[in-house]
Amino acid sequence: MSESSYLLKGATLPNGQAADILIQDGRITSTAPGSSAPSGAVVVDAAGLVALPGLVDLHTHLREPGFEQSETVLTGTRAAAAGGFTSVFAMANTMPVSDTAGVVEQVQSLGDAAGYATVRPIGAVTVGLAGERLSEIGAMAQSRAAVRVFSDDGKCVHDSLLMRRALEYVKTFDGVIAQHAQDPRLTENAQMNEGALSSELGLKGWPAVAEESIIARDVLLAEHVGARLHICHLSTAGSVDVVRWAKARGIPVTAEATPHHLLLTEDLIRSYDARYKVNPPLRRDEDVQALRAGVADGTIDIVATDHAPHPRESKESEWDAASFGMVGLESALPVVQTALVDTGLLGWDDVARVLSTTPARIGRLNGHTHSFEEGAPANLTLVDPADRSTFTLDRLAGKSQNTPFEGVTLAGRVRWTFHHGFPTLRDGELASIEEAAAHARHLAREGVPAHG
Ligand SMILES: NC(=O)N[C@@H](CC(=O)O)C(=O)O
Ligand SMILES: [Zn+2]
Ligand SMILES: [Zn+2]
Repeated sequence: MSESSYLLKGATLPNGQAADILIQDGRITSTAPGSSAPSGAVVVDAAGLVALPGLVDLHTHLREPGFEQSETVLTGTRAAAAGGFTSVFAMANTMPVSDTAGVVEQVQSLGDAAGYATVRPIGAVTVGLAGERLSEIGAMAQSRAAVRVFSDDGKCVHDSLLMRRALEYVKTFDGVIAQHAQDPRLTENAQMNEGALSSELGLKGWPAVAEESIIARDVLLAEHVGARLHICHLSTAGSVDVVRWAKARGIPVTAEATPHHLLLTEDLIRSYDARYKVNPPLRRDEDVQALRAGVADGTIDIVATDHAPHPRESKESEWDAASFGMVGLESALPVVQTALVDTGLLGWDDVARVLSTTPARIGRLNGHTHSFEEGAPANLTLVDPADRSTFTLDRLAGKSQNTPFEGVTLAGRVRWTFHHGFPTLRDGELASIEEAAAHARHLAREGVPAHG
């Protein structure tokens, strides 16, 4: 298949500059305004659209191997493309757990073959996520999947000595431990944020200190070891304070917030609708405001989706029995625009930072793939910031439909996504599975590195 050329006419770059973006042979060859289309190029009217570097999600659950009824690498990367993402980091809580070189290479291969996005597997910190023994971190790092991010996400690495050893290990190859900060003893059977509302609803509470105490311990361990620590899905005002303190001290910590924690509060749980059940739980409005302020002042480095697909059955049961988790890839950009851009907290250059360049840097993706420099791989997305629409289930491209945003009016819509010059999303329509697979074979023939 010969790759086409594209001219994206009249786009606005994150810094506000007007650009005609020319894509040839998978690369950006010019952004100069006034470019004319080379013969055969597809011209896209990008007037009014913001061009962002391809979005990078440091926290995605693709569910394969083992939970293919919820999501697969193929369906999850289709959801990614629909949401403007060109790279996703796949969490390790699969079955078997991604705790060996064999499993991470399998996930890598599935992503490489699908062609919708770059897939970077995350390795488990401990064998089977059991929190007892370190997994084969070195073998995963040296494998073809070249794992740099390790996480027991879904579970907290709560043993301090194991956490220390894990940090020491990843330090040797510039890896990072992504911690799911949840003290297990303080959250046994916990169902929602602990406070007046949990008492009123009769649901077991999940105190903020269960998250904050682990973060406090781990930033101190990271300082002691001198290794990189990343904190998953911050959800409380106190967590933002702890990370802010750690950064002021020079500790090498980074942090993420999810779109849902930036927009939704625990009040939704009055409905007892398990679509709002998530780990960590939705918190109070004060927490939402503190998280937004944390993203705005850089304490929180990135927004990551924590896309967590679950089948209908496991969300239709009563609250206590339902699964934790929400899908998030397709709604991430509109939620970020609604919560952070339209509120004046972030500009589009900041959005590019928190949803693309910084997650790429934390995960050690190839550094040249998320810019508009001439010659950079054409990984980018075009967003219509003027769109105001009700989020509907037909906007979900993955296998599961457990979104909390159905019926919510959100600002902004992803129209086009390009992965190495190939339009995985074309004016809102996903490329076919066959076309994406052909693109994947083309990349393999060209020797485009999987980590790019
Ligand atoms: N976020 C969730 O509520 N669930 C995640 C696990 C996790 O991210 O902790 C899942 O794997 O379903
Ligand atoms: Zn988690
Ligand atoms: Zn997660």
